[in-house]
Amino acid sequence: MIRGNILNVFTGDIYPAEVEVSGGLITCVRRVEGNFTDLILPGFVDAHVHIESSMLTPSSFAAAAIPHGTTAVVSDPHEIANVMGVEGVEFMLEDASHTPLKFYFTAPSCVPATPFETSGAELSAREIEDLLSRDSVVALGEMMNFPGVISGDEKVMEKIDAAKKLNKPVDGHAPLLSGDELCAYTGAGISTEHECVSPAEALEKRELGMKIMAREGSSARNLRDLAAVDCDFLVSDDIHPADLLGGHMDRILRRAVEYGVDPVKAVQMATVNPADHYNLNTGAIAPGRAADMVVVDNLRDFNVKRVYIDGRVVAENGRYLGAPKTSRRNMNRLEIIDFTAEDLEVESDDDEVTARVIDVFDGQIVTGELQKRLEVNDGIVKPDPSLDVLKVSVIDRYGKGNISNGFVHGFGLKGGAIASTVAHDSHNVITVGMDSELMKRAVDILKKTGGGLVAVSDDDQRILDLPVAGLMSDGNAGEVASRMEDLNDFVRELGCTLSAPFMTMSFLSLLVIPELKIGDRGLFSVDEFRFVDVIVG
Ligand SMILES: Nc1ncnc2[nH]cnc12
Ligand SMILES: [Mn+2]
Repeated sequence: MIRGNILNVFTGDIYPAEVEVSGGLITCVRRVEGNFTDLILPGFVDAHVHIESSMLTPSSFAAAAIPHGTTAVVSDPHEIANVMGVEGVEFMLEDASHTPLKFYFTAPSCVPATPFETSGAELSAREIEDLLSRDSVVALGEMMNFPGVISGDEKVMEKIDAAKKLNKPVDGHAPLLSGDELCAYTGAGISTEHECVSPAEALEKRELGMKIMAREGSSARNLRDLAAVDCDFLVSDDIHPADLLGGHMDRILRRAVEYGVDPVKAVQMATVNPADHYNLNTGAIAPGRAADMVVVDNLRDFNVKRVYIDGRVVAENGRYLGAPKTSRRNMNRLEIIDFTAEDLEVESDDDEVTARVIDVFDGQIVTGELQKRLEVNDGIVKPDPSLDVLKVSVIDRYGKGNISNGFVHGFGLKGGAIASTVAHDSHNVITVGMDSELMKRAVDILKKTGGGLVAVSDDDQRILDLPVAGLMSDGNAGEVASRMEDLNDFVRELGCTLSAPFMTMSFLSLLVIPELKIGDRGLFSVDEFRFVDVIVG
């Protein structure tokens, strides 16, 4: 029997009650007389998160998230699916089973995200249908191929139909899509959106019946801009280990209230709304629902005092009571061809060129397009530190030998180079720097170690190993966070001005997020959905 002031997410009322629990389920909730201080909320649900983006395995992610009141997540494992295929998804399901946190997965719908990139695997409609038929798979994952939906592409519609047949919702991903095209997209049965960056975009999508996920993660922070819109869920999408250690759904709730969202509404967005949308037996303190609950001090600070999952205490005053266990699997796919520093250069016979430059914005995963005049020395187009225009290259990691080169603005690096095998969503190797020799050295380190994040200067280096598919560490959140901090400090000494440089760099190759991106096969205009030349004149 658990007693306290409960928040009823159906009526919005708060009143003293006792909650009777048996066999992990709530069996009865009774109003009682009592003068309680504790406020009991339903367990928090992160309705859209890519666990791999935390660089932690599911069980290590859970150990860090549960003390913050997170009792369930809906996770799209398309990151590891792009590298390892169904074997990767099976690893996530298996590792997640070693923890009380309730992992509900979605079947990755776009592996690869587009036909314009090289991934390590391709998920067929049949494999997707097989995944969708499992109880722990609650929806079809974000349908990023929005041009394919709008054009009625047969393979795309086959995947959506498979979800409809199993009566499971389809998650969306259609940044900036609007008007008749948005009608075609929502009309195909796609019901959620986490990519909104403005109130107008969220409002238009709500008007067409989409459920809006207000996103507050490590790379994209849209909650402040969307707080005035009546959104439906609160999500992280991608969260780095240091941020996760400092807070998860508790921090997103704190910020939602700080930005003006009604506290009860905010709690509904992190509990009953996603639970009912994905048909999860949690999300409310009511008979028949799982006894997943969080005890907090108030609806402003959301300091988590105790967490219950299936009626068992799993965290107390910020400490996880379980034993974090990771199923260590040497699982990877990293076949980088031998290449030279010259292979990372953009060539021209002119003395000066106008180049298309990717423009990055701190705290966003959308990018812009700039056009900059760059000098040519000995036939090589040179980056320009005075304009903060650096080089960027993507090298495929699946043995195809593709290398594409371009320019990027906004990293601030004055020297050195950074490289990573985390580069959404195909996770080819991406590197940014002023000098192709240093960029090559950074990539060669990853080639040797099996993948991760690395930063090099003329005479020093820092690395974070990610042995699980080049995406995840087998360490815990504290270990990964401190290596990440060390790496970020080193990159800041090289002049970088971004708050999460590796997260920002990892989105430069996501060819389904506007505006200008770069994959292993070239520079890509998302608006025109086609490759474009680096040199425009
Ligand atoms: N927001 C996002 N959309 C598509 N793929 C992603 N991978 C990580 N975050 C993503
Ligand atoms: Mn997305």
